[in-house]
Amino acid sequence: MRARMQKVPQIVEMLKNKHMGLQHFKPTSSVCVLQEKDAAAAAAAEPASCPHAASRAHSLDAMPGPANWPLVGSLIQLLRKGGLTRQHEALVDYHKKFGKIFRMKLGSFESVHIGAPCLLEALYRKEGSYPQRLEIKPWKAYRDLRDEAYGLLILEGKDWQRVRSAFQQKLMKPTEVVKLDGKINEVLVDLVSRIGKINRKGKIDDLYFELNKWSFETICLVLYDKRFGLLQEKVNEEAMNFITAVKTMMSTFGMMMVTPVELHKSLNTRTWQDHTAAWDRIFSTAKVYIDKKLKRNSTRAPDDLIGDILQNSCLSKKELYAAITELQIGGVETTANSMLWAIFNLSRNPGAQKKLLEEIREVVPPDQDPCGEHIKSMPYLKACLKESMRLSPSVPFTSRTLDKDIVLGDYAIPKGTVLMINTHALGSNEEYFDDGKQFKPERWLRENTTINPFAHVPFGIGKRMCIGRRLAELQLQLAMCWLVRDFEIEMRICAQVFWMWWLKDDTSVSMALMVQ
Ligand code: HEM
Repeated sequence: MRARMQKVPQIVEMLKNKHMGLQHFKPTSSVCVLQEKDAAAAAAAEPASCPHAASRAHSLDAMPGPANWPLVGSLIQLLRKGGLTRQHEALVDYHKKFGKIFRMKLGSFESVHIGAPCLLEALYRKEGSYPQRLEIKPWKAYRDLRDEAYGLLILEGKDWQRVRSAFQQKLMKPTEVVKLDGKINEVLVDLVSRIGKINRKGKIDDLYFELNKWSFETICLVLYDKRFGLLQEKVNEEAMNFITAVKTMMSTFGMMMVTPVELHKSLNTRTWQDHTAAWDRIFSTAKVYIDKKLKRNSTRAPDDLIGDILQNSCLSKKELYAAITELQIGGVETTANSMLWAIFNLSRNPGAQKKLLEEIREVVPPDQDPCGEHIKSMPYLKACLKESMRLSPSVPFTSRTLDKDIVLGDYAIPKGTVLMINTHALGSNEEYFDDGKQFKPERWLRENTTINPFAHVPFGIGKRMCIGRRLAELQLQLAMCWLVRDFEIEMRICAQVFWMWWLKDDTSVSMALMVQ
């Protein structure tokens, strides 16, 4: 990224953390109209016409998939393909090899993978009132230990629906979320100034870390009305402890997803100790600010969406603590990672960046900050974000645990099966996106587009789709406006970029940018 006045070369360490799998990862159906508008319209218009739909369904045993060795399943094959961090790429290969649906076992964990819009649409149509994702047992174990409630990411059944309803109406309504543009901009002013300051001879050591601080600061301001000052030169201890606790909690739960959490708990392993200590810190900090907010409720500002929800919901205090804490957890790395990819994709596509800058200059007067109202008249900006999230979704897959037997395509799939919805595989499939490896925002602006809405699901689908979607989109769109207006984002050829290109590896560990 090069600033628009003064050229400063940057080497930016990035893109190493593709956000894996929203295993971090969930109202009365009447309250929930969650399907993305265009997908919902498509679903209403005609029934799923899946080329796989068969008159007689085969059993799960007949489903193709990679080698299933005793005890390890396909784990060794997956490790050979680059391990868990490159899992999204291995899944693309498997879809090419085995088709739109396949099964895979990793150790004792078995799942069915879906990589076709027609199958996703069929699943959406069969969705019950309380869709479930893969259980995050380590989080539940902590809450049970400390007698804390569950939030949206881990709740199930009617309780999930009740909590979801309390947040749904405000958080999923664009006219409500747009009121947050002032808060989002407050933090963006700091981000832009920070990028200017940390240019050491054009070098930003860790842009991803800066973006994580930016998304953390924004979500905390929205949820708690609290500025932590993470983008300041000197970050205070409380803020650092909070952000470190979130990082520790995230880095310790993965191990307990693949090994029994009960074992960790009974042996009091280091992982379990670190995990619980991190949650203790997260909850104690969050509670302080939620309590302050609850006290201030009588004097609420008009953009205090969360204050509104706190006041009007009939959730208990315990439920509010858990729900708000999980909104915070859900909104940091996902947003930072999507922003990093947007910067990367714009850096590789100067033509698109130029067109975007023209749109920004046309819509946002030079003496004004970009705001929610401006975004409404910026179709190219929205298309750029959509295209970036297609090519490089920050959450490459989400999951569903079936609460009943269903037939999907050619197969009868029993209750309890875990389905993986492979967002990355869908978005990179040439069958659904012409010239799919290219960054082409224009594809979203064509009048008679043939893109199947179920081929683009970076925020998931149906009743359990991401509740922070509208907020994340506004945050990312405004950030793109600020950055593209103030900086020229440019890829510089250096050894690392050459290596990436040679390996044909878009998602590699580093890239060179120019920032100004
Ligand atoms: C670009 C940023 C984001 C991406 C790509 C993203 C993606 C996702 C995905 C794929 C899911 C699973 C949906 C499904 O299973 O169908 C999800 C769920 C969720 N997300 Fe996000 N998310 C983002 C930002 C946010 C933000 C900003 C928040 C908080 C305000 C948030 C909070 C949540 C919560 C609480 C859930 C669980 C919802 C439920 O189960 O009812 N996310 N997100």
